Amino acid sequence: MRIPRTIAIDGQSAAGKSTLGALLAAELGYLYFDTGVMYRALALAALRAGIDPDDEAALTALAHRLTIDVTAPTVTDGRQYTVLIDGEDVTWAIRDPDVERIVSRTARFPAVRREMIRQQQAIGRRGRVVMVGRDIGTVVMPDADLKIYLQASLTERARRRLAELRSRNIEMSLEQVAAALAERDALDAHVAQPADDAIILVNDGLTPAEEVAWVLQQFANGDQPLAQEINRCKSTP
Ligand SMILES: Nc1ncnc2c1ncn2[C@@H]1O[C@H](COP(=O)(O)OP(=O)(O)OP(=O)(O)O)[C@@H](O)[C@H]1O
Ligand SMILES: Nc1ccn([C@H]2C[C@H](O)[C@@H](COP(=O)(O)O)O2)c(=O)n1
Repeated sequence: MRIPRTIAIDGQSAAGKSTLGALLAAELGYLYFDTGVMYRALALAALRAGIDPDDEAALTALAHRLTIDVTAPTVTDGRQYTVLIDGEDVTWAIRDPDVERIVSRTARFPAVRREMIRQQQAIGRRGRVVMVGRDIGTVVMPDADLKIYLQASLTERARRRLAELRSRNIEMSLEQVAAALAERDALDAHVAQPADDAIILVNDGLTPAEEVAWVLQQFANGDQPLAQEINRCKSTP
């Protein structure tokens, strides 16, 4: 297999999808796109507008009129990208606990998903993209050249999320974080299933760098050293 032009990474919350996706995209010179950001931005906008997280019609109308931009980082504060809602920087606000609490509810409606998926597919059609989420390999990019389904144990994911929250001065116990992730897993289960042709990567005990090396090896082509293939890929528009 040669270097894929479209890569889908799906998996549960805090499995490490965004980390792996961003590293892979940087390695290949591809666009990195985290679709969870769009659902988080919608949930934040709904909170601010006082929209009921169970009001499908209002959420769908909001999804149609909201302008969500995801750009390269505009501030050096550890962000992987900058997220704008109607021009306002909400990169960190979309990860606040209030958004965490409702995003699975607002993301579950078919009419909301249709609009989100429409926008995501437009990005996927450009190619040279690493797209991250729950349903990328099954719905958004079912023809993706490479599909990875990332898994980690609940305990490991809770440890990772706790460290992430503490780095933002948000204090929670490991038990609270694990319970919130388990609840999120249950709510997301209807969309977060691996594609039949996805490669499953369980990353407990793996560093992000080890994950990247493993993925790159999945598409190493015997007749050319991998580094040559990656350089060719970076120079190919
Ligand atoms: N292989 C790994 N080993 C240890 N920590 C990791 C690993 N991969 C990611 N992390 C850390 O775990 C946390 C969650 O990672 P990341 O945001 O990539 O997960 P995610 O699956 O995209 O989560 P979400 O779906 O909630 O956005 C981050 O703090 C990240 O630095
Ligand atoms: N393609 C996607 C991406 C995300 N979601 C949901 C799942 C979560 O509840 C929420 C936030 O995602 P995260 O940032 O944690 O990856 O959005 C989805 O339904 N489909």
